Amino acid sequence: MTTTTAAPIKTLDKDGKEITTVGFDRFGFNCEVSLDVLRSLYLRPHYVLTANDIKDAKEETSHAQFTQGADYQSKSIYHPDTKTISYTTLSRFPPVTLLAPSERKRILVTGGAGFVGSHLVDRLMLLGHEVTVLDNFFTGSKTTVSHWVGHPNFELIRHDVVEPFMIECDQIYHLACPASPPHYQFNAVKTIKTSFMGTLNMLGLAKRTKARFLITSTSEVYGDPEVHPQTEEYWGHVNPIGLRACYDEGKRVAETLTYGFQRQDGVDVRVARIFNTYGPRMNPFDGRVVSNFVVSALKGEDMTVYGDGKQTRSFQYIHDLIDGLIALMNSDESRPVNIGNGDEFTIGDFAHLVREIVEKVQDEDGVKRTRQVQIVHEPMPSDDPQRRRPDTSRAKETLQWQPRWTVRMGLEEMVRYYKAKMEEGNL
Ligand SMILES: O=C(O)[C@H]1O[C@H](OP(=O)(O)OP(=O)(O)OC[C@H]2O[C@@H](n3ccc(=O)[nH]c3=O)[C@H](O)[C@@H]2O)[C@H](O)[C@@H](O)[C@@H]1O
Repeated sequence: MTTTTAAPIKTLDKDGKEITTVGFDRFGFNCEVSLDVLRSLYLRPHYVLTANDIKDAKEETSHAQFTQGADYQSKSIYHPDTKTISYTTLSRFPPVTLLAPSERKRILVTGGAGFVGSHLVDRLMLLGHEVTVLDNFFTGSKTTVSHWVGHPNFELIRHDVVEPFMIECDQIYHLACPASPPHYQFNAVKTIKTSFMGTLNMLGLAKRTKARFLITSTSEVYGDPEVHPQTEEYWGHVNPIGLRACYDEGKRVAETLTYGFQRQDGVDVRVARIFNTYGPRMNPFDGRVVSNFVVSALKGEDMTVYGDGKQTRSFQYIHDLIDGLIALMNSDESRPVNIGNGDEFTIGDFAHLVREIVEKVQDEDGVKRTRQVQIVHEPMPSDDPQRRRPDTSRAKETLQWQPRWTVRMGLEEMVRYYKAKMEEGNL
C-alpha cells in the first residue's frame, strides 16, 4: 500500500470559509460530524490495490488529497487481468458517539440504501443512534451501506414498503421511492403504488408507535411551475395524466395522506420538499442530469442536453440536504419545507460548468484527453419543467438552515468519486 503525501484540498463554503464539519447542534439534537470521516466512507482512498501497479499509487495520492486521516472504507480490490473484484469487510467500524440510552433514538430509514438514504444513514450512525434500513434494492444498492453491516447499532432489511412492516421506533425517515425520471417511469404503476401504499404503511406504523414521521416529498409537486421561485404556498401545475404523473401525483397523494394522518390521528409529521440534489453514490446510470454529464465527460463521451438547454434547475449538494432533513425532523415545523439550493443554472450553462470541472480534475491528476467532449442536443422529454428554483425562506426562518456548499465544490468532489468508480471497473 502506498503512503499518501499529497496536500489536502480545502473545501470552501459560499462565504469562502473552510468546511471541516457538516451538521450542527440545534433543536436539542447534535448532528455535527467531521467531513473527513464522512468522506472516508464514500471517497474510497484505497479502492484499488493491485500488485506493483504504479498507476494505483498515483490514484491513491489523488484521492488522499480529499481524505486525510481516518480510513474506514471497506476495500474493493479490482484485478484487471481476470476482471474480477474482491471485497473485504472492515476490521474496524468508524467510531460512533456513545449516547446515553435516553438520548439514543431508534430510527427507521426507508430507502436507506439509496443515494440520499445512505448519506442520512452515515450521519445518524456516526451520531450514535440505532438505525434500521428498509430497502427493496430496486434503485438502491447494498454497497452504499455495506460499511455498516455487522455494526451492533445497524440493521439492513430487504423489504418493499408496499407491504406492511412492524418495528418499534422513535423516528421514521420515509424516503423509499425511485426518484430519477427513467427509473420512476420504468414501471409507473409500481411507482404510484410505492408512493401511496408505502406511505400509508409507514404512516400506520408511525400511528401505532407514536414515532415522528418525515416524508421526503419533492419539488415535482410544483410540476412545471408558473410561479418562480417556488414557495411552499404554491399549489403547483402538474399534468395528472402525463409521463411524470406517477411520481408527481404519487408524492402529492403521499403528502395528502401525511396530513390526513396528522389531522385524524395526531401523527407527528414533517414534510420535506427536496429540490434537485447531487453527490457521490448517485447511481451513475440513473439518467439524471448531473450523473449523466459527469460520467459522459469522464469517459470522453459527448454530453447530451435535452431541448435547447434553456430550462433551468438549481442544484443542491447532498450534505446540505442531509443537514436540512435532520434539522426538519428535530424541529417543530410540521408544514412542508423546501430544501434546496437557490443557485440556478440553465442546463446548457451547467453542461459547460461540468465539462470545465472534469477537465480541471483530470489536469490535476495528470490524465491526458484525446479530445474535448462535445455538448450535443436531443429532443426534450415530455412535461419537462422549464424553470425550477426553491424559495427557502421558510427553512431559513424555522430551521435556521441555509445551503453552504457551492455547486462547484460539490461537483469537484463528485467528479473524484466517479473517477474512482471508473478506475475500479464500476463504470
Ligand atoms: O435530481 C433530482 O433531485 C430530481 O430529479 C428529477 O427531476 P428533473 O429536474 O427532471 O431531473 P433530471 O432528470 O436530472 O433533469 C434535469 C434537467 O436536465 C435535462 N437533462 C437530463 C439528463 C441529461 O442527460 N440531459 C439533460 O439535458 C432534463 O431534461 C431536465 O431539464 C426527479 O423527477 C425529481 O424528483 C428529483 O428530485
